[in-house]
Amino acid sequence: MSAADPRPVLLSLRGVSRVHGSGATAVRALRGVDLDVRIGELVAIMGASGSGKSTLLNIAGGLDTPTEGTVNLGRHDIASLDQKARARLRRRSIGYVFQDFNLIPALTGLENVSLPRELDGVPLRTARKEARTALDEVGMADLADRFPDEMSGGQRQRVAIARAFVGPRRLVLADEPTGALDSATGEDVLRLLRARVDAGAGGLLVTHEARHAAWADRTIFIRDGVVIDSTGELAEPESLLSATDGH
Ligand SMILES: Nc1ncnc2c1ncn2[C@@H]1O[C@H](COP(=O)(O)OP(=O)(O)OP(=O)(O)O)[C@@H](O)[C@H]1O
Repeated sequence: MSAADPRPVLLSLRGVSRVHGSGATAVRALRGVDLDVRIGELVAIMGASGSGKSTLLNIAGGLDTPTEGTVNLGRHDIASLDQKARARLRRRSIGYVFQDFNLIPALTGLENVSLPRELDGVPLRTARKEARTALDEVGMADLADRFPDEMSGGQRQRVAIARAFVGPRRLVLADEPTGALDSATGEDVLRLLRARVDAGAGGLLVTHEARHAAWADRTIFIRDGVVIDSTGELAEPESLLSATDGH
């Protein structure tokens, strides 16, 4: 992404490092990561198992905090917020889509999507209205009253995407969101993700598949906790997906 890109920066990581554990067993999962995600931008993250992708996503989403460095979401410095304020910011601004959907089985599709807004104190009627709009956007309005176990995998993932985008959320973090889906359904999910980002959000997509990364504006490769921005051409991207040299 060139410095001249006029789109506002939504998420900004500067000098982010994360050490898991301490002493002899300490693992440096991230080392000095700088990353910007702009409004309207979907950035794919690729790298071998254990390279630090999930740690990066968790830190970007305020689920984990860096050992060093800063994480800004809009005008908020996420790491400097106390736990309560961080949880509120997460609920209001950040949507997650996981490989295993993480829907609550005892709630209908509509209730699953509405819940985060209700937890945020939005009146029930408004929350349900927002949930219907979000379900409609992913083509799930007709199945809103079904429970997750009455839906196919692809339908469940659509509900999970609606939940990730309900209300005013601006950042979506997707960790292998197509992992449990067949390839056509997986492409549908990525198309929805792309459409929502284009409509004014920012996104990070962890994926192992280059054809999924092709939905993103750019792909960053991570190896042993170090990000290699691939804005320039990478000669051998495949080599970056093979084994890391461990820790
Ligand atoms: N809570 C933790 N405690 C100790 N080490 C951890 C913890 N979480 C992650 N690690 C280590 O940090 C490194 C990065 O892990 P991370 O889960 O971020 O990698 P990843 O690229 O997402 O891997 P995968 O593709 O297998 O999910 C690994 O060496 C991992 O073992």
